[in-house]
Amino acid sequence: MTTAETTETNDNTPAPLSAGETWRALYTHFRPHRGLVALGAAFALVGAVTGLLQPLAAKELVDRLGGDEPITGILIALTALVVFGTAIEALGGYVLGRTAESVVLAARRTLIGRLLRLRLPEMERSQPGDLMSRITSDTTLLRAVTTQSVVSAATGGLSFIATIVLMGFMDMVLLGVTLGVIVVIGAVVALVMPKIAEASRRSQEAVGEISTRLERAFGAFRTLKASGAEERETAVVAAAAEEAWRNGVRSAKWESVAWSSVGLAVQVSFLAVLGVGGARVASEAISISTLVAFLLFLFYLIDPISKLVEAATQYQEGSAAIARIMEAERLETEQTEQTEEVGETGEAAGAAGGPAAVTFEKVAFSYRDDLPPVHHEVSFEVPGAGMTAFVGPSGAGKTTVFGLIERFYEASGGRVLVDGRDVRDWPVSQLRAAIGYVEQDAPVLAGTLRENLVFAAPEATDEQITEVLVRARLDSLVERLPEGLDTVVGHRGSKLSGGERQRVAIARALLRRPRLLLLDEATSQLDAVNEMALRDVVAEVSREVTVLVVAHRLSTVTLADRIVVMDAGRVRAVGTHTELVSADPLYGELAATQFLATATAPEAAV
Ligand SMILES: Nc1ncnc2c1ncn2[C@@H]1O[C@H](COP(=O)(O)OP(=O)(O)OP(=O)(O)O)[C@@H](O)[C@H]1O
Repeated sequence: MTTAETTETNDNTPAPLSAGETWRALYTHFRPHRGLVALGAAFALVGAVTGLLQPLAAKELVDRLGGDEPITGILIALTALVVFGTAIEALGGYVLGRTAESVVLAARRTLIGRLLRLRLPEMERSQPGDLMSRITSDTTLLRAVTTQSVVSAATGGLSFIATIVLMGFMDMVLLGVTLGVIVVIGAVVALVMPKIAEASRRSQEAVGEISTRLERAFGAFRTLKASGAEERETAVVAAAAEEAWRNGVRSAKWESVAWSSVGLAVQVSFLAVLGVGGARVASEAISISTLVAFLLFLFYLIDPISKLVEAATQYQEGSAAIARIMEAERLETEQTEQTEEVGETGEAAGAAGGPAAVTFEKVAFSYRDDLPPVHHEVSFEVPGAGMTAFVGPSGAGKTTVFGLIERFYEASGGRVLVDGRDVRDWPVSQLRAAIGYVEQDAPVLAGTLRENLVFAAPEATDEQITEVLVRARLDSLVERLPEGLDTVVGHRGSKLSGGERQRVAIARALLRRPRLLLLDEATSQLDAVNEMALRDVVAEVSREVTVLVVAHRLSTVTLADRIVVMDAGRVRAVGTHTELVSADPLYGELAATQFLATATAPEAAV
């Protein structure tokens, strides 16, 4: 089978979300945690109010000092305000930090759940590395935007208004001076914000590209080395890393402009208030204590302004990440279908025993609308137990038959029936539970041998595992390994030989106790002794189970009860080896080129 895995260009570049969509997406992630965010906000607000009370206490202290009144009470009150304010802010920070982690966890859970249930064509259109970076890196940016920035905006906004009101009570003229400076600098900050969003989006895309490239390189590590491609690939990944760096620096530059504007606003307004206020004290328009209190309020205004700028910055960074997360969440999955089905039937998949019947009725199929059809009116019938082999030239559409039975893809015409029932009417989980599938390249997953064996049958007992090890001729391998079944097999089973990987894949499929066994070139890498042994095992299994085999080596299919000869997406002929050798020229040719005697026992051909 040919897969379009890593060579396609990434067509997942997210379209920019509108402001409304960003808000809605933000709210979706925020909503389940709104109670805790509100609690964190309440703590922050109390902390801010405590902060606001401090200048009033300070004013009182200065007034009492001037009037020679006792100051012990007011000193205690001021100290209590400082201690309480610090404690409550720390508590608020903890509640928010914890909630932020929960937001990230929830987003990751949802994404992981969805991405592992993607429909196969959707996965083939995507870049696995980029999808991974959406789970790992983009969700991290969600942390700040759904909690800290919401709270910062709320508390900062409220504190800002409250401080301004209190400053207005102190002196309207000084307030006018302060607001004049803030408005000018605020306009500068507003101009800078979209630049932060753009830099952040590009940075996240570059991070996705790093993951994509690394996944490609690690997935074909031997080929990478054998092709001497280390330096070229390093340069490509490094270029993506530099792109992330460039945009990170760009973002830092604009953030720094925003923050220095805030600093400037505070300093300029401080000086302006000091100048204008000094003159007003001199002209006795306001008292010295009013000026001190006003300056303290100005000092406290730094905090809400900083919070508002921080919220805006985090929002800009988060909006890029939200777009990428949402796009991954929108990819088509099989999830809903499976959930409904399990509830609907409530029966363990594959529980109803007996070999499955498989029928193709004039099946038409194309992998993509813009590609030519791979199947044209493919029809055949497999009534039940026994072995059916699919043979034909490379690209004839044999593996595609298995993909349609597993319902990885949907036929565009005709019907695929299992047990006389259209696969579209089967609950997908039940359909697949009835099938044991050994893929063409016999994938073995990172982990231990045992984990690989029970991957499709987590409930398998030790006795069942032992039995299947013997059948798959893996028992001597396991005995040789120092850690037996608990031996780690490496990334994609790289510590095993090709033949061992195939036997592990066969054992995994057998352990599932399927009603229908699909073997795609499952013994192509085995030595003659092991191949013959496993052929006997498959023949034995086929007495109780429907076995479909794709094979190029006709020696493995001459035993088959029926052989389906495929060519260019069509079924040319169906029959036994003996029938087909004389009846179908293509099959005769295939048999001849594989040195098969035209009517002999299979053993002679190995
Ligand atoms: N996921 C896919 N997306 C697009 N095209 C595909 C995909 N898988 C297979 N094809 C194409 O469909 C055609 C049939 O592929 P298929 O794997 O079914 O052939 P096959 O008979 O099993 O070949 P082989 O014997 O070489 O494994 C080929 O032309 C192949 O390039």
